[in-house]
Amino acid sequence: MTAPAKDFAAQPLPPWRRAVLKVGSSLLAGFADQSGGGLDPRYAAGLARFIEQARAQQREVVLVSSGAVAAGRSRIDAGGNGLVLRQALAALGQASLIAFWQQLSSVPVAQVLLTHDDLRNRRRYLNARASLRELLRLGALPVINENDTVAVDELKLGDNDNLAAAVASLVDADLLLIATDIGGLYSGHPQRDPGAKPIAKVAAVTPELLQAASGGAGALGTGGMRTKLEAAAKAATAGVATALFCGRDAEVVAALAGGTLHGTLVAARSDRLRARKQWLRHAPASGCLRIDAGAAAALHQRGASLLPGGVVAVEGEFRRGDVVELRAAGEGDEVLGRGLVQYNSVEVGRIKGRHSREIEALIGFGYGESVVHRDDLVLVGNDAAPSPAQAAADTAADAIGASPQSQSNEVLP
Ligand SMILES: Nc1ncnc2c1ncn2[C@@H]1O[C@H](COP(=O)(O)OP(=O)(O)O)[C@@H](O)[C@H]1O
Ligand SMILES: N[C@@H](CCC(=O)OP(=O)(O)O)C(=O)O
Repeated sequence: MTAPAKDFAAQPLPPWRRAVLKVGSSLLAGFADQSGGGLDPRYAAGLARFIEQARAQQREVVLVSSGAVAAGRSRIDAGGNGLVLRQALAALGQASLIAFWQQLSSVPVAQVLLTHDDLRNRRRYLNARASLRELLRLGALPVINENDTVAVDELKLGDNDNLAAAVASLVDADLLLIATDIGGLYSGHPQRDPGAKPIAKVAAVTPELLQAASGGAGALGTGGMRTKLEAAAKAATAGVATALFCGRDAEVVAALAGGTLHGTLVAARSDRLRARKQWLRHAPASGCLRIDAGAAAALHQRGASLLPGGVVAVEGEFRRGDVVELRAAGEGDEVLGRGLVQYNSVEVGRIKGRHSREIEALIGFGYGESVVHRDDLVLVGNDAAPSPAQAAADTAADAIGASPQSQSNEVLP
């Protein structure tokens, strides 16, 4: 039994430009009137339409989809629910899950299988981030699931909700959307507690709320509302708001594209940019890049990434993913900015002053055209006020609800 989504009054979705949409098994399979099992598009089609509408609004969506185990069950008739069996079923069903989303999508879908471990390991984290960014740039729809055959803990916990929160951070999303089979968060288990009340707004995820959401999952889902709230708490810390809504209600899904949420909104604890900016501002730097005046102007005025052509000299030893300072070429010690570097110090030494298209020929591989991507960059100005060009870009970004960083580089006071 699904509690009515109409319990939740309309509220505005926070402005967003890039979102992670998590779709649970409860929306894809196991319906009472379903014959033959397998994945059923009755609700997924509406969610796929939402993704298309978002794309038409110049927004980007990364999909985190459960459903591999459910799809596997329809291929081999195996009873039971043991962990190893579910891992095998996930392997049997994953290809069908991707084919299912491909049938509903007008753009190419890309399978990305991750574990929490991949996101904890710094090299794999950076590689996953670069691949996902590239997929979005290419206009593809990344469809992420846990790599269940190796992710024992994750499968045990049914943790695609938490994976979605981690992915939201990974891809610098502005919003986490969690579609499930219930209208949103209730003060008690909606099917067991007749007095359970809808909770439309959550300013902070408290132990009391987690307790209220601990009543267990539906028939197919594994995490229940608790893992959704845990995910929302993680996203909030990273500066990302979470919307929980009923993906079974066509009107609720249709309203989302117009910026209206009927469901639960968990607020971000701080602005995403501020959280990131503060971190970059204070993280210890491992080295320094001396950049030429053209590069400094491009960073300040156009919000550009730092390309190898603008790097004049490399100081110190650093690894890919370390924080480096950016200083003007020459003797001055003024720090122009700080950012996460895409290549290690030896590699930057080889590609400095050269065109991005030469990177692979020079070092044998490439992690992308930039040495410091603009999403990973904060500028430090003598003058805290943004340049006129930056102010104009920020205003434009505000007008479409985008993060300023996606349009221009952040200047630190
Ligand atoms: N406080 C609560 N508010 C809303 N739903 C709850 C609550 N406590 C438990 N639930 C259960 O969580 C279910 C959604 O989680 P789950 O079955 O894991 O879905 P999914 O497959 O979408 O991840 C709901 O259908 C409901 O039965
Ligand atoms: N990775 C598993 C899903 C695990 C999971 O979190 O499920 P759900 O609670 O339905 O989001 C699968 O694809 O079946």
